[in-house]
Order: sequence, then C-alpha cells, then structure tokens
Amino acid sequence: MSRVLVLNCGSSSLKYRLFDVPATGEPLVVATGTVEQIGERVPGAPHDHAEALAAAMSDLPLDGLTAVGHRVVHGGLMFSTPALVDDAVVAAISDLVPLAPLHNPANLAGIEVARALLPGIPQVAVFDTAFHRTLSPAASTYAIDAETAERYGIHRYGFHGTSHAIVSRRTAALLGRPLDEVNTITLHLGNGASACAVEGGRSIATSMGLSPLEGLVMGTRSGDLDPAIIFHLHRVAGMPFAEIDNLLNRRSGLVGLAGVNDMRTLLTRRAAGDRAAALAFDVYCRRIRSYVGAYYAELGRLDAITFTAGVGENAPAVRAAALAGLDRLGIAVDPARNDTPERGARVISPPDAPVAVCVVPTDEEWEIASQTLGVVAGGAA
Ligand SMILES: Nc1ncnc2c1ncn2[C@@H]1O[C@H](COP(=O)(O)OP(=O)(O)O)[C@@H](O)[C@H]1O
Ligand SMILES: CC(=O)OP(=O)(O)O
Ligand SMILES: [Mg+2]
Repeated sequence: MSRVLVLNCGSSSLKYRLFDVPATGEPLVVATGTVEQIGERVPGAPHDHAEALAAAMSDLPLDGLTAVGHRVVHGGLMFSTPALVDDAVVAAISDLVPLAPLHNPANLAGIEVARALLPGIPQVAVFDTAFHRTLSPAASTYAIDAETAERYGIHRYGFHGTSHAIVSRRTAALLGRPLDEVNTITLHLGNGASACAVEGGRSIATSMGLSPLEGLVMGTRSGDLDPAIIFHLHRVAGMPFAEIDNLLNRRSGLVGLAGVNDMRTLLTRRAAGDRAAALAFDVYCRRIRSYVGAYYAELGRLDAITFTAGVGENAPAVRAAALAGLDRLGIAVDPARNDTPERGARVISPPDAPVAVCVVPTDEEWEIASQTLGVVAGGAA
C-alpha cells in the first residue's frame, strides 16, 4: 500500500488530495480539500501558501506517506517526464517563472513548504507541459525571427497536459479501443481552457502556447487575439504593459465580455435575455468550434471529441452549441444523451455516429498521484 499526497497550488488557492493506493485494485481517496483566498487579506484567510498548507496538513493522516506529487504548470523544454524534486529541479522551475508568472510561483511555494514540513519524503513535480513535448517542430514553432525565438524561449509549450493525457486514455477505454488506434480532440474547459489533438495517445497540437493565455476563450483570459491589439492599447490608450497583461489575463474572456467568469451564472443570465451574456456564450462556443475544425484537419481522421473539466463536464448547452452544424463532418450531439443528469464517462453522440462525442470527467489529481508513484517506484529516488 502506498499513500500519496497531491498538491495543486494556484495563485490564490491550494487544492490537495490524499490517496491510498493498494498494490492491486482501486485507489482510495482518503481526504480532499480546497483552501481559497490565500493572501487576499480576507478575515480568517491564510496569509500565504505556507500557512494554508501547514493548516491543511495538520488535519491529514500523513503517517506512512510514500511521496508528495506537485502540479507544476510550466516545465519549459527541460521536462518531458515527471521529476524527483531536488535543488536543481527547484532552480529550473524558478527559472521558468517569467514564462508562467501566474502559476509557477505558487507551485514553487507548495514545493518549498512541503519539503520543509515533510523532510525525507520524496517530492515529485508533474508538469502540465510534459505531455505536449511530442509536438512536431512545425506545431510548436512560432513564425517569428528564429534567433530571437531561440534566445528567449519563444515556443508553443502547451498546458493542461495531465488532463489531456488521462482524458484521452479514458476516452479510448470508454470506446473499448486501444489507445494507439484512437484519434481524439480533447476539450478541457475549466477556468483555464485548452484544446488538444491527440493522435494515438500523443499530443500533436494544442491551443495554449508560450503561456496559458493563448487559444480558447476562458473565464478571465482572452485566448487568441491579434497581437497588434497590445501595441494599439499601449500606444493609443497609453496603457502600461503590466496593465495590458492584467487586462488579458484577468479582465478578459467571459468576465470581460459579460462581467462573470462562472459559466453557471452566464447561462442563467443568457436564459434571462441578457445580451452581453448571449454574446459571450457565442464567442466562447465559436472559438471551440474553430479549434475542432482545425484539429480535425490536423488529425486527418477523427474518432472522438471529448469534453472535460468544470464547463465541459457540466454544461450541455456549451457542448451542443460548440458542435452545432457539424453534421456533414460526422459530428453530432444527441440532445437526450447530452442532457442527462448522468455524471460518469459517457458517449453523447447518436448511436453509430462516425465521430464519438464524449464527456469524460478529468482527474488531474489521480494522474499526478500515479505519475508520482511511477517516479518513486522507478528508483529515481
Ligand atoms: N453545473 C455547471 N454548469 C456550468 N458550468 C459549470 C458547472 N459547474 C462548474 N462549472 C464551471 O466550471 C468552472 C470551473 O471548472 P474547473 O475545472 O473546476 O476549474 P479549475 O480546476 O480550472 O479551477 C467554473 O468556473 C464554472 O464556470
Ligand atoms: C494552465 C492553466 O491554465 O491552468 P488553470 O486552468 O488551472 O488555470
Ligand atoms: Mg482544473
């Protein structure tokens, strides 16, 4: 039996899950929790990740702990597999902070605190970017001056890799087919959102790029836009770059268009006739449809489209609208199957449709736990 603690430190939140993993059979979730508003000066809120983690850990049964697995968002070009944390790995993750300023500092804080509180327990970093290290040069290269790109690490890294990995595997399992024979477009629609084309288990295209800002419309992030917008805002509106950065990362997407980043509230407002909410919904779903078309073309043959994460798993209206009008491509959503209260992995396209449209719950925490155990068992410790 192994016991693994998984930590996912966001900029102002800490999510944790503790698993007991028997040698054979199903893993058991012993404890799970979320601490929010870290550092937000709210009465009772923890001041920093150290305080949040120490409080959470004091309530957890950590005796016999085998390892701690950490979600690390940016692994750059260096990490194509999970890494046993030592000082060199910590330094490498620090070096990548400029590429993921919203995410890597919090991930590092989690690692530092866990190392201090649990000395001697192996710590493993599992990177969002690792799954996308299979992108071809043509898929990962931005068409800018090659020397500049090389010098400054301008490259499509891609994110949400643990989610795209586990969800594409579970899609193949749901369809009862070997992973290496299945081509899937996975749509991770949470607070952050990204699309991935997975060819026989390998990522060949993904919508996030240098940072988690590119691609789909998100809760607070713009996704794709004309880069000239940034220069225009700087020159014409006189906005400093830090303000534009904040605008695109925190005041855009659904919140920028309709004032709310929660899809549930957006859907309620849209149903009540709110025009800003309706437009935000249309922009959000249209962007998804564009990526489905592009990735269908990249894959050449498409077996499945899978929705996952908070919005993907729980918003039938988004699934239906994003794939509307694609019947000629063999893509259709069955209204009754789409709208059931069912929660597990399931197919929502009509029977015998050429492309299986699926809903598969993501489980990044379990994927991180199992990769962590793989590193520890692999003797890398
Ligand atoms: N029942 C629901 N209907 C529509 N959207 C939902 C529902 N439940 C959750 N969501 C959406 O899922 C989002 C969060 O997704 P999640 O995958 O938990 O995000 P993250 O892990 O990135 O914080 C919420 O912002 C909310 O918009
Ligand atoms: C990479 C990323 O966007 O992560 P999240 O969805 O957790 O913000
Ligand atoms: Mg998530």
